[in-house]
Amino acid sequence: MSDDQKPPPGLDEKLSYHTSGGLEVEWLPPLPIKYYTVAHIVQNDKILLGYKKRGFGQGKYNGFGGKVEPNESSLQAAIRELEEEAGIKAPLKHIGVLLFIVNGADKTFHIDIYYAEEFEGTITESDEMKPEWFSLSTNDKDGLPPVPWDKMWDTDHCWIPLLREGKPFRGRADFDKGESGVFIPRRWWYGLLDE
Ligand SMILES: COc1nc(N)nc2c1ncn2[C@H]1C[C@H](O)[C@@H](COP(=O)(O)OP(=O)(O)OP(=O)(O)O)O1
Repeated sequence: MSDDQKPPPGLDEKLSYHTSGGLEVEWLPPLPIKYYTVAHIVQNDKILLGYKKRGFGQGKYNGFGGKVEPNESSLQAAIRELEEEAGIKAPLKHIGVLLFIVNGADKTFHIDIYYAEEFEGTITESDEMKPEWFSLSTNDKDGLPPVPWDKMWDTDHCWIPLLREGKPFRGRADFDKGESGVFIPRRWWYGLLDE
């Protein structure tokens, strides 16, 4: 197996190489893990994302999620955050894990990634997120805008398409933080979970 195909430190399951980048730099050293969630509604060719109005990742589009609180499971946190941030309930399925490390930070984000094809309730803007539908297709027939990759976390394009295909994955993305506070991808690796 060539170096680029080898899973990075922290990903211990049996994985088949999917994509990677930034191979010329070393992985960042391990840091204590904090647990987070992010959840998406995916219906055929469309995906519900939220514009983050405040806090970490402000100004980016992302799924709905946040910290796993003490005394709740990751799934409970994902369901709670989806309801708090978008006003809806959904039968979320776990599909991925992303380890996210920022150079100079004090923790590794362990992000459990969930998706659902259905939801209940009325999609509602919250003080944290403005929900919007986007098209995952290059040939959209509903008049939806395309997924705004340039306003999302770098490397999201590596795994968002896997949600539509229902393919479980694991990944790691190390970032540097530029002087202006911009997050710059440093090294990343994504693999498909062997079933
Ligand atoms: C590449 O890195 C990331 N990609 C994606 N797609 N999402 C990421 C990445 N790094 C962090 N996130 C997500 C994980 C969480 O959903 C949020 C961060 O959580 P937040 O700080 O908003 O947590 P809350 O509990 O909602 O915060 P409050 O205390 O403000 O309520 O970003």
